[in-house]
Amino acid sequence: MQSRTIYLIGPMGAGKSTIGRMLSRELNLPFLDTDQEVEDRCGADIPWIFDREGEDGFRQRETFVLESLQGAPAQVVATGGGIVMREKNRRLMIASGFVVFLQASVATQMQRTAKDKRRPLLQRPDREQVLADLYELREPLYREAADLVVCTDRGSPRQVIKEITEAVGMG
Ligand SMILES: Nc1ncnc2c1ncn2[C@@H]1O[C@H](COP(=O)(O)OP(=O)(O)OP(=O)(O)O)[C@@H](O)[C@H]1O
Ligand SMILES: O=C(O)C1=C[C@@H](O)[C@@H](O)[C@H](O)C1
Ligand SMILES: [Mg+2]
Repeated sequence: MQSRTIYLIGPMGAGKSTIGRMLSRELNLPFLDTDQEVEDRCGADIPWIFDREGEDGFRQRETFVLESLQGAPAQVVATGGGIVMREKNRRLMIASGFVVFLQASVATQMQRTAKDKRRPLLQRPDREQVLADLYELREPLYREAADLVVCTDRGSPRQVIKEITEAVGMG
């Protein structure tokens, strides 16, 4: 039985939500997506929260979710792409689980977020530049928090899951 929570971090389109849900089934653990949890608790969607409360308000809500997970039974947690921006969030994840950085190139992120209407930071014509700038800023923070780094550019979600389960000794 996997005894520690597994946190998936990484940029938009890395596959945190997709792989997280599949991994939770594989390990027979509950699944939580912080983006979904923030929306459920607030009763509004992410674009609405960004609009009314700004990115800061959204980040505060992410922190509340992570705080409430401390001490909870092991689960698989998919996070939002910017969760590492707060040092407190990085500390909360490192202290309470095994952190996996799902890596994806900007080209991959572009492909996987192409039709997206729900990610407020990408609703601009210079989407590629935004993704590149965010990645440059955030990559050191993903690495700082990570116990394991898995590249998702090639290979199926299944292969990514295999790498993770092997690393946590469940493969
Ligand atoms: N390893 C993969 N190979 C191919 N497609 C993938 C892979 N992982 C995810 N995808 C696809 O990429 C898209 C985005 O994935 P997903 O929503 O899981 O990303 P995310 O990391 O949760 O992003 P966000 O940070 O915005 O929540 C989905 O359509 C998903 O099917
Ligand atoms: O990269 C980001 O900052 C974000 C990623 C998404 O998962 C959401 O958390 C939100 O759209 C912000
Ligand atoms: Mg997601």
